[in-house]
Amino acid sequence: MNVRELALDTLLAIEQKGAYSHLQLNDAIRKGRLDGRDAALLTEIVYGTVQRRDTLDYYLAPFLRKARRLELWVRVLLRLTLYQMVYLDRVPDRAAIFEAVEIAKRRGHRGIASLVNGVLRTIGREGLPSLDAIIDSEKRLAVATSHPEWLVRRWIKQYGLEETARMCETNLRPPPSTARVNRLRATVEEALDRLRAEGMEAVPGLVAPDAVRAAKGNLAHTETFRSGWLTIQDESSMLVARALDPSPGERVLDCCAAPGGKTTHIAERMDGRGEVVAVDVHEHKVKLIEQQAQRLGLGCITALALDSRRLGERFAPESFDRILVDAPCTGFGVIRRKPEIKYTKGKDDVAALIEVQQAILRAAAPLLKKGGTLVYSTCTIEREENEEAIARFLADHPDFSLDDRLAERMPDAVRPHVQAGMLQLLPHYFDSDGFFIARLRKKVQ
Ligand SMILES: C[S@@+](CC[C@H](N)C(=O)[O-])C[C@H]1O[C@@H](n2cnc3c(N)ncnc32)[C@H](O)[C@@H]1O
Repeated sequence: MNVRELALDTLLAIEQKGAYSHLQLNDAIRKGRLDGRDAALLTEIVYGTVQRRDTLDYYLAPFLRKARRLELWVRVLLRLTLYQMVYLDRVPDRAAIFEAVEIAKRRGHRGIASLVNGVLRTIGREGLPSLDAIIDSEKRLAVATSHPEWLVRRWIKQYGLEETARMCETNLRPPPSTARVNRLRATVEEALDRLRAEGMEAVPGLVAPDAVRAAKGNLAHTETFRSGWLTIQDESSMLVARALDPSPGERVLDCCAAPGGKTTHIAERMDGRGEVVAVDVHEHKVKLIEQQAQRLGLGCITALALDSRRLGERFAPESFDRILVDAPCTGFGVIRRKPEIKYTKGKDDVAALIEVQQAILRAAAPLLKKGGTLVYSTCTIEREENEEAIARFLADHPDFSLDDRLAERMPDAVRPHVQAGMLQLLPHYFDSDGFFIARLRKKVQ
């Protein structure tokens, strides 16, 4: 099957079955047995088309006025072809249109092929409609950066127009390829030397001291990764274990642990000594934690499947020195990695998730020793799931307070963003995931 046809099927699965783009893409690359170049083109077309979906629909709309009920596959074919015409310089327009027409002939009939041909050639001739025709500036930003209008308006209320615009634009760019160095095995310098010896162009991270960044290529495909020197992780995410700051010999609970990125980081920072109990509600995901622990040679991790809203049934009160709640969330800080979530997650998801987040925090709180540290983190930028979640928890738990020592644990560049024991990173600050971290302390008395 050719790359465009695979792209069409992948995009249809994302749209119709609500599949995650990265999982669907991995599947397509495996099934299509694509080589590096084709896999890269498929990835670019699929991610790009999902990322720019609403902008592409805006561009297509004037040319589709006369088309009666358009089947979804035809619309998706038009989107992915227009994506190549507008955003991929290396693909000549006529080649992209030719491929689209051939697919339309195979999947549909001559009428559809001629519609596809007509629409795309007319756009090629007449050019794209101007976004300036949208008078309302908030709506224009939503269409120009392909984010739902409700979300853009909501972010503007939270962060203002300028920050929102920068964030939306950053969300359109591919995320950097980063990994955390396993400090039990190597230093950052040693890992960089080994990566370079393997032919990877890698440099130190921008913010997290344990991070490496690859200019090109996939760090997970290196021998350095396979031999347990690296864990694929975003730089914002690497700040969480630093905020928790565990010591060797302690007992630590990670309440929402799969696939184990932060669990293994915590264990590394404990020099592999003590115990990290890693809990996740999904049995199949618990296996991923075990695999990571094994790959990294970390024997101090105990992984188990459990709904963390019921932690009290399993663990004794005050039995942990430190607790991490890396809560399930809307994930609006990682739109670059999972672009489809900007269309699929809605206000109802926020409302449902904040109840789960509070229930997990409520269940975890009694298990922490007096004087112990609890870190709450999310990969979202929604205040309701972040600052407001902490305010709500603190109102119900007077034995906890925000711990302003968070700032001391953060790298210099991040410190100005810490306020009263809380940190909100937006994706454009350091070209890393949007992330929230709060550090709380359980009072001794
Ligand atoms: C943000 S992800 C965790 C990422 C992980 N900490 C890491 O760094 O690799 C949230 C996790 O919470 C889990 N989860 C959702 N609801 C849960 C619950 N009620 N109890 C325990 N885990 C839950 C999900 O399965 C998901 O793996």
